[in-house]
Amino acid sequence: MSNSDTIVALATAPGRSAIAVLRLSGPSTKAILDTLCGNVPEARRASLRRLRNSAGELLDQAVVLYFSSPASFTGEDAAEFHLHGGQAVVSAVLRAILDTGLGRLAEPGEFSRRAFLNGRLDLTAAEGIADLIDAETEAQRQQAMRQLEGSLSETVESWRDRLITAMALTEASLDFSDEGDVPDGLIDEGIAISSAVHTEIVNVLNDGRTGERLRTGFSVAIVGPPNAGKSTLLNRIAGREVAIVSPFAGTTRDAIEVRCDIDGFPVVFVDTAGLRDTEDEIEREGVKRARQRAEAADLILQLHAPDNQSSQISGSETIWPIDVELIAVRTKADISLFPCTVGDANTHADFVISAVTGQGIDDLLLAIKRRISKRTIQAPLITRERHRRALIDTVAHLERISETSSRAINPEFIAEDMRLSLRALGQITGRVGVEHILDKLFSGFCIGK
Ligand SMILES: Nc1nc2c(ncn2[C@@H]2O[C@H](COP(=O)(O)OP(=O)(O)OP(=O)(O)O)[C@@H](O)[C@H]2O)c(=O)[nH]1
Ligand SMILES: [K+]
Ligand SMILES: [Mg+2]
Repeated sequence: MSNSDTIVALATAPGRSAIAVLRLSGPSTKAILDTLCGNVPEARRASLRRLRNSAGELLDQAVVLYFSSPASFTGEDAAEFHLHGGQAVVSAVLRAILDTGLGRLAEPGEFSRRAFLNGRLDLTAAEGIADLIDAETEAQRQQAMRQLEGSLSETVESWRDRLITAMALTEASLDFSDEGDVPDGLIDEGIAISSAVHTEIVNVLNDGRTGERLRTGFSVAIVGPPNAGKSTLLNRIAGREVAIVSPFAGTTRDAIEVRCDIDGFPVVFVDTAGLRDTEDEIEREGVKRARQRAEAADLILQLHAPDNQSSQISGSETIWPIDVELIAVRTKADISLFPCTVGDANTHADFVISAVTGQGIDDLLLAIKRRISKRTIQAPLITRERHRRALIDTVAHLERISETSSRAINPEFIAEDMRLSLRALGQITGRVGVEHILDKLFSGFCIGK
């Protein structure tokens, strides 16, 4: 893969559509335009052209856009063909471009990679574009847009600026020390700056991983004894028959996931096997998985069906780790003989629902949405594990500075840790040492992006 090649790819989804966009970038862009259109359209102006192959056959009438370097997405000479979106049209034009021998098919993410290498985007903006394209819900779109607009990179850059100042002060004090006259104030000021940055980064790291969860979806585990109505509730929320429902206890074995958009928030509901002691080996494995999924969830819906012999809840309560968020739900309100009110001490129910009549379901979903949106009040800055790891590295070096300075160790060590913290921080935007992450990052993009 060479960065001096001219690359081409379909930028729109494959298949039949009104318009399909073929994208082109690289030094041979003008030559390819000239071959297909008969001339090079004026830059940045939509121009209607007849496209022909080298044999002179008419392939399509298309709107063609030419972008002259460096004023393009990639920073290179680039073009877009807005074709009629038939599969045969796209193939014919693509073939004509490749037949010129001047271009090749792009790798996944190669346009964005070139934009990064040419300084048109930093890594966080490139990730923002990828997330924007993957966004399925409104909250995901907003988060991707914030990142594309620079929320993370601006914060990281301001930390970098301050750490550069801190390092300059520390190094200045080292220079002075050669002359035997060390103004203590300089290094102290440097350490004070780095310790303030340290505190700010730790605060940002303490975000409950909300940004990562917003990207992948918050998980809500539906748990409870067999026949509590877990699968029926999942089907009701999904609006289709995802899970098997039956009057036999122990129907569900595997965890079943459904992705939903709950008023703009991405939520993955997980239906699980009914929790009980059992001799059945397969069911026991299901119960084990159910517990694992519940413990890893952001929120647990603990379901229990009414006991029509008494107003007390039936079955033994499952004990979950203290820090797990839980909503207690009493099901089958339509057949309950004993009325149950929300918050009733005998029934421990936060919500009373019927998945058959729909009673209480909207209120339950609203409560789930509120729990999630409460976590996202502070727009999170970290959206990927990659960011988190770089910040943890940065903090590790900054921590050493405060330890070193409290033990009055050689200021050269302090300057070195400041340098290392800057390196770690610079990985987020891609300012330093990122060659090793580029392949991994951009290969996750789709072709044509
Ligand atoms: N009347 C009424 N019946 C319900 C309701 N929810 C579930 N049921 C019935 O209760 C039985 C068990 O429902 P499931 O959804 O399979 O229960 P489950 O908790 O998934 O059961 P397991 O997978 O075996 O643990 C089925 O016969 C359902 O039709 C409800 O709200 N009202
Ligand atoms: K069942
Ligand atoms: Mg079930």
